Amino acid sequence: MNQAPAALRVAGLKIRYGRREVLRGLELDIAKGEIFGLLGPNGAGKTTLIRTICGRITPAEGAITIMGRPISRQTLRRIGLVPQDIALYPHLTARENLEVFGRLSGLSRSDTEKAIAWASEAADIKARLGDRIEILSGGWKRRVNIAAAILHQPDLLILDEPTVGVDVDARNGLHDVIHELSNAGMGVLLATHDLDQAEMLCARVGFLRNGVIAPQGNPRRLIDETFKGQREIIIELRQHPTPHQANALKTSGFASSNGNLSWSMIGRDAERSARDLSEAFERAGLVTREVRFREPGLDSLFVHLSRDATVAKEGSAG
Ligand SMILES: Nc1ncnc2c1ncn2[C@@H]1O[C@H](COP(=O)(O)OP(=O)(O)OP(=O)(O)O)[C@@H](O)[C@H]1O
Repeated sequence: MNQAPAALRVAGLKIRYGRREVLRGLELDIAKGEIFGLLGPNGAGKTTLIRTICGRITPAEGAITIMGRPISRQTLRRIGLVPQDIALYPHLTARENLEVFGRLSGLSRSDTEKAIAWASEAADIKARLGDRIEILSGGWKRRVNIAAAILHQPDLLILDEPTVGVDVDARNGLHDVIHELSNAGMGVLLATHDLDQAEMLCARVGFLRNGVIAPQGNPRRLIDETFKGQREIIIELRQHPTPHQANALKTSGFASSNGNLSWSMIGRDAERSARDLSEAFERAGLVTREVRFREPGLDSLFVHLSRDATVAKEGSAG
């Protein structure tokens, strides 16, 4: 049987910084044309993983292949990286930037021209090619950065937080661009903290925590398997709770986000009526701004898994 090789395959990857093992036997496959969302708390090792895939860190153990071939100078050329920080020359125009990147990646002048025509169409920046980077908005800069990363038509595109600092319209435009690139056959590794984005764009997501990516799967399926139809209650507070109140909320099973102003819980207790809860909160001296129920989303799963990781870490420290 002639099965297409994965755009990216990572097997048994271990990375250590000194005596500390940050990645502990990590497994990840991304098919051609697939968008995979890499999620995880800060410091979990996303940057380490991306740097290793790009050949900048040598693994202690494990194997990485791009389109079935191990990492080498040739295979690294099959990767396009869009870093989190905009990496463009501000005083040059978008076109001049792309010319520089094309020549740096070894393309001849005429191939660079063809590559710019293709990439600027794919990233939808043709109208802005003549503008200097310094006058472009965050969204347009990000698009030019994507165009620079895909000039050589890579098999694997890595996007590190592509919509940070980008307004809502521009974010939607970037989503269209990422979709188009996956439709054109690129495997996409999307590292993001934007869980709505991951839910919208990714056929599969994975949570990097404790050195491995687990669980991995279709976002909807992961949510359904974890919460089994239970609803989530969200309580927004008007003021930050005192440490004592915050502890009481945690003990009752609530988890916080938004700097302790938003508290949520999933489970049987969440089925108590919103009014009961609201009154119980107010008796505890907490003024609620809003109490609402909803279906759990990827953000709920993220909170749930991050709490598990914290508990595991606290457990292993003791
Ligand atoms: N060169 C290094 N030497 C020692 N420790 C490091 C080094 N680089 C990263 N670390 C540690 O390894 C862990 C993973 O770091 P990494 O930057 O990969 O995380 P991350 O998930 O990308 O975080 P963020 O999302 O905050 O950028 C962190 O605890 C970090 O402090």
